Amino acid sequence: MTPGARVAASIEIIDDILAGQAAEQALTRWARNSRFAGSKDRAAIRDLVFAALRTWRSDAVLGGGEDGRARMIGRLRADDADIDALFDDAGHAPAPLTDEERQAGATPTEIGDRWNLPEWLLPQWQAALGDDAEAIALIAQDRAPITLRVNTRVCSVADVQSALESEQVLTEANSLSPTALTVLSNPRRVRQSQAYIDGWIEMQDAASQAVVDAIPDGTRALDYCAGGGGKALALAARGFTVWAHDIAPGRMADIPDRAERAGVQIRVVAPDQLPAKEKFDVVLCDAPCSGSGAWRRSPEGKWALTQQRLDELNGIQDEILDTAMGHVTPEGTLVYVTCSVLTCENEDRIDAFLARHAGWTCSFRKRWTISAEGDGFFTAHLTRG
Ligand SMILES: C[S@@+](CC[C@H](N)C(=O)[O-])C[C@H]1O[C@@H](n2cnc3c(N)ncnc32)[C@H](O)[C@@H]1O
Repeated sequence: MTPGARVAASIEIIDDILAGQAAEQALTRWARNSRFAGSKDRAAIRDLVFAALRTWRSDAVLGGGEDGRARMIGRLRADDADIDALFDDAGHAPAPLTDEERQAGATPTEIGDRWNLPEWLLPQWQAALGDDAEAIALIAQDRAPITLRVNTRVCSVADVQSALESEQVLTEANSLSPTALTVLSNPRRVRQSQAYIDGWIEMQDAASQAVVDAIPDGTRALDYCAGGGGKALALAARGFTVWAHDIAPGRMADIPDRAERAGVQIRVVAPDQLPAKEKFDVVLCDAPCSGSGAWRRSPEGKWALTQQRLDELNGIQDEILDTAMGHVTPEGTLVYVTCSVLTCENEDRIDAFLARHAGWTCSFRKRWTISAEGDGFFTAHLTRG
């Protein structure tokens, strides 16, 4: 496909999203109906659509309209691209810009447009991030870094770097975690690499790794909200005997294969298989959240979030902590984690927990801000006494 045809495809997909389809669904539907598109075309179109979702508000202002075509014009203007070369009607490229389109569009000036955040969320974003609010909102419009976790049980960081380099995947150390490597070239080759096949690496955000690094040593760990098992695997790599649990057991379906590849054992338990009396040195609650620290990866999330949903999430976060605390040994640690930067999901939840449960204290809390190296995360360690 020509670059112009890729832009035309992105316009069609954005219009489907505006009509109510989820981005993944719209991309899959387009790919099914467009067998002529190769993997590079699909990847380029996906990148364009996700970039448009990250800068949804500013692109509409720059492009002078709300539909897919105007947004893509806005996106390309933001990138200083040669729009006339792409909108030239050749092959499957979009039709040339009309005089009206050339005159439409303006530089975004409203805060919400420049920061690409929903208007209702701005006060909370500013309250949580203070003087850094603008800088972090702007970083959150970039692509997220692609980061690996080295399975240091089976190899060293240097082993991984040279193995990947021999397959043209260059990496560099990531300062957020000693096990983290940022991928600098050919990220799409990582999953086919021998290092990946042999269980030397996993894809995992660097701040997500740092959250696990911060957990005190222990023997037995329960990952209470295990999902796909990213943190359960990192705990197992640290030497913990890990139990993985999730309210939706189907989400844990890949854990056995991932664990086998990494050479670790993880016991996967559905909610009705977790005995109430079972105790652990560490109970990790990687709670469902707005995902505001990871909106670069799932930009649709920021436009779907509402105050009502945030309130619901706060209730779920409290409930999870209150239930999971029963599984912590007397000297153990209840670890709370979100990939959010919002105070109502982080510090406020910990303060509310401490107010509800006399005898518990917070021994550690830390927020990782959204950066070029990793996503935004928060963690707090709760202990008795
Ligand atoms: C942020 S995701 C976990 C991501 C995972 N820990 C990782 O690192 O890959 C949150 C998970 O919490 C689960 N969850 C939601 N409510 C829950 C509850 N009440 N009890 C346990 N798990 C819950 C969801 O099904 C979801 O898989």
